[in-house]
Amino acid sequence: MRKKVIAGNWKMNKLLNEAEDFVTDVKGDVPSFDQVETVVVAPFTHLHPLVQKAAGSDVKIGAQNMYHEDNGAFTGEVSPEMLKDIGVDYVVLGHSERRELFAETDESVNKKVHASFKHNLTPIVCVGESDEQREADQASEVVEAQVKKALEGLTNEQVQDVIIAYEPIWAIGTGKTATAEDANAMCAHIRNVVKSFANEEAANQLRVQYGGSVKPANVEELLGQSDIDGALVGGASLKADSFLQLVEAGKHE
Ligand SMILES: O=C(CO)COP(=O)(O)O
Repeated sequence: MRKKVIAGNWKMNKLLNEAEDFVTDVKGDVPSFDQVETVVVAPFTHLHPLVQKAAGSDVKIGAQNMYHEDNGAFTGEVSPEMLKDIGVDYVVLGHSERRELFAETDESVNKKVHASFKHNLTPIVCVGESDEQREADQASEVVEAQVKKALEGLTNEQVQDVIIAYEPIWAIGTGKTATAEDANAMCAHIRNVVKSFANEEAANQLRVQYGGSVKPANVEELLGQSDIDGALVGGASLKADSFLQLVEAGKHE
């Protein structure tokens, strides 16, 4: 059975003291890492203090982006080596907000995925179709192309450690969630796409999260589906009690 990954993507929210208080509040109550992987995905300025706050607990810390080079003349960028150096374990790549607002492409996501493995960071690769693409019946092919390009050139050993987050753009921050059946069908499709270029074992181990208006009221139904291995959560991850309910739902014995 694949272990669930519940990741709270705070986006550009919380000041440092609020972020630290959050980790202090939740860290004693999150289930053990063997039961569910709990990740707080925070703004760059908060990462180092949060790694220190979370030390010795089952909370892991993730970044929301990075550049693919190790170092150099790239003003304003943060490297995978810098993230690893301060104790970050996960990195979200290709979030739709970055694709839409900051010109992130499938090619840049692919470079970042390779860079994440070079520095032993677990990539959470976001894919998902827009409302127009879904209306035009293009959702499956859009997601297929994003997955193939993002994972291009990875070994089977790397593929099995990838986390893909299926986040339909129309469900992000809108209160509209994909039905559990539709979300599961797309997550299963993603696994089949992975099987077209990686071996069966790698494709079966890779985790596929769902994201888009996940909250305590719908998380159990979503996580109960055969191919949904976790959730990438925005709004409902900002409050400690709601976040704890989400991670609790991801637990397996
Ligand atoms: O974009 C998301 C997580 O990365 C989803 O955000 P919401 O949970 O606020 O819809």
